[in-house]
Amino acid sequence: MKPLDPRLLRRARGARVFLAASVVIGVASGVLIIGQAVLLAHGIAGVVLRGTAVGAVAWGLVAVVLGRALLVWAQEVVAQRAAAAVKSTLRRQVLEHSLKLGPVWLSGERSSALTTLLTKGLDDLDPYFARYLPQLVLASTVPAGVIGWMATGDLIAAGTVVVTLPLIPIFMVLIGWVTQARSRRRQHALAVLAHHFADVVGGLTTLKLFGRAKAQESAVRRVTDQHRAASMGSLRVAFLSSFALELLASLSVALVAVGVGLRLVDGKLGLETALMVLILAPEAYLPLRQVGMQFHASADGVAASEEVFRVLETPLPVRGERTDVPDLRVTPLQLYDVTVTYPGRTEPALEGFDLELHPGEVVALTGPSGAGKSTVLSVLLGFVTPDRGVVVAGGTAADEFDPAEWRRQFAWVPQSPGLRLGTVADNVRLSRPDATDAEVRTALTTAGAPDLPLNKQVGEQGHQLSGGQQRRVALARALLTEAPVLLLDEPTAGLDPTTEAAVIQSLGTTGKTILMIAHRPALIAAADRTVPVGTRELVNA
Ligand SMILES: Nc1ncnc2c1ncn2[C@@H]1O[C@H](COP(=O)(O)OP(=O)(O)OP(=O)(O)O)[C@@H](O)[C@H]1O
Repeated sequence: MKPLDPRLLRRARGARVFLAASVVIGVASGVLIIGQAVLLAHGIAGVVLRGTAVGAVAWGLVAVVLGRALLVWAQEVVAQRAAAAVKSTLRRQVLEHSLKLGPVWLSGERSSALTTLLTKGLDDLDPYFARYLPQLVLASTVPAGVIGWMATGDLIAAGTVVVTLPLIPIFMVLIGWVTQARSRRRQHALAVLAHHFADVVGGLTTLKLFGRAKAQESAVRRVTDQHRAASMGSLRVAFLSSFALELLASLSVALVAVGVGLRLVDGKLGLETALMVLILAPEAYLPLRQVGMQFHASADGVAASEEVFRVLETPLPVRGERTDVPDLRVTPLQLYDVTVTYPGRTEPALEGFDLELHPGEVVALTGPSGAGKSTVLSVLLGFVTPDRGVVVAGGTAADEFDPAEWRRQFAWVPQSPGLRLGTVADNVRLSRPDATDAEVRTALTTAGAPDLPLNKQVGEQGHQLSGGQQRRVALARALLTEAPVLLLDEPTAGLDPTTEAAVIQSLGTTGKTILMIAHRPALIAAADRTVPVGTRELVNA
């Protein structure tokens, strides 16, 4: 783990401003620390040796203490603002990058891990900014100033500090290696815990139905135990290293003090200088010791930021920039020899797939489960880049077009309808916010839901609607767009035969090109033609 990740400075302006402000505050703190030591030594020596009054020195000390308090306050304000700004910048960047990486990249386990990372995970950056970084700046400014000033009074003491001081960073690096591995393990345990909880809560109804809800207790306990063990491991290292650093610093200060004491007794050192050196010596070690301690508090935040950079550094698929996408109302669409193998898989999900889709045609993709039908739709939408083969429209490969412009030609109804909190009308209007109530109603009627009230609440994930109603709202949403091509994943699943017949009949009258995944006989019968999908083995089977 690097003390300061340069990527953080590169990616977040807030971090750069914060670092500059911290350096100014750090230098000012160093000056005040030296000033405080000099005033104290002067005051005490004056009283002991000359019996002078401490009035002026006392006022000076009050000013120095006030100054230091002011700097601590300023540092805290700057740190909190920087943490908030950096977190918000990183969250925005990760969200934008994830959107560009597309839904296929985001699917499954990754979405809950990303949710944890962007919420609790990044909040762990607070101690990094509020405690660790300011200490790191102090550690690189204060000791140098303090040693320099000590050297003007007592070269031997300054030399002792110079020799013993590097032991602290060396020790910290050794601890850092252990901490880094443990923090990663903790972040991983947290992500597993989040994923597991999301799964259990999401599938609670199913688990209850099959009498397996109780059995989840032990699974949740096991995952929680892993998280607890990882957290306790991190804490153990943190406590042990604080103890070791504390001991190292105390022994070093004692070494300086013994030397100063002996030289004072021998008369080689004046009382004022000796006092100044003794007061300053702990201040040379303090910032480094504190860095060691704060390092642990911030390790989780750093691990989270590394995870953020891993996402941000995931290369985006090469995107075209052409905006002159041919109008698919009149231009055929072709897929040639399309082959897709998902990352981490050895078998292709789709192999050597060919398809020609003519304007106004209704084509049904058929094939067994897992044959690659949804993958065909993902390739068409540009969510998946084929390893081989190409999608062509009007003689141009689809990947030459700007993805947003390209997707304007398509309306998509995926397997899970993806409804949001709000009313039925809000959900339908998602595809065209300026649509009137009459247009929303027409779309719902075409989708086979003429009686569904527009102001009916939908609930999160469409929970307040039946499965069939959810599908029809999603279909209406797709129909509301002006896109000439409809990509439908089992559009009539969950509908009764009468409604299904009505939906099929309405779809036929839209005049749009329709490519639909179809298992149900009524849907297959309604298509102009069917295209089987499957790897060669599946098709031949
Ligand atoms: N994001 C992904 N990462 C890895 N493998 C995937 C991913 N999406 C799909 N697959 C795999 O690719 C294969 C084809 O999946 P696809 O969803 O295209 O099939 P399908 O024909 O639509 O299936 P179904 O009819 O059950 O929906 C399957 O073996 C699936 O496990």
